[in-house]
Amino acid sequence: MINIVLFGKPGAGKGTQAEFLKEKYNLTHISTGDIFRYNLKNGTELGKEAQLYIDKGELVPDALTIKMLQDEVEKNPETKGFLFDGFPRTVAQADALDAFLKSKGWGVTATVALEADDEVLVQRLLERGKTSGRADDQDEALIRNRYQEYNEKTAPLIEYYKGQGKFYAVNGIGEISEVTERLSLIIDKL
Ligand SMILES: Nc1ncnc2c1ncn2[C@@H]1O[C@H](COP(=O)(O)OP(=O)(O)O)[C@@H](O)[C@H]1O
Repeated sequence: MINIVLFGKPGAGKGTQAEFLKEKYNLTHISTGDIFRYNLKNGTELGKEAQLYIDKGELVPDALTIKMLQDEVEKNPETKGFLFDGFPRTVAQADALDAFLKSKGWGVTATVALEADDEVLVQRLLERGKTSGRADDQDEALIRNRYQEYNEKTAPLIEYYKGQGKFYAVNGIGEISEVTERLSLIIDKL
């Protein structure tokens, strides 16, 4: 069992890299952002609740997000491992993930961060917003609020995982394949 947390600011390329890594390492990819968007599109209760926060560029409350993540893990009992993308995003979520994985005899193997400068990322998100249809990528004020949420609530996880000796980082700027290569060098050694 190998469980990897793919970490990075909004727009850092987590989803893009996850597509390659899940194939390469045969992992089950769980993106909380994708699950929320799926629920939003289908008008589920979870989607309606999450929309209240996503529309403001805020994080969805921990309780809702943690429950959803656990349900998703439970759906894949036979997997060789998970690639968590966009989760955890708060210390409470990280604590919940540790406890939940531990209850199954598993744990987080490593957290791998994609690093990039805020200004580069804001431009990337605005570009993505032109084609993706994602409302949260079309409004610069909303994007800036997501960075503020990241700085306040998610950035503390760097120290959290460093404290556990599980934090690795790569430069997220460059060709997609180059970044995949950088990530692979770390994952191959785990
Ligand atoms: N782990 C999480 N905890 C709380 N909210 C989340 C989480 N993952 C996703 N979300 C919500 O869904 C939105 C979109 O998620 P995602 O596509 O991963 O964002 P981004 O492109 O900003 O990294 C986030 O801005 C947030 O509101």
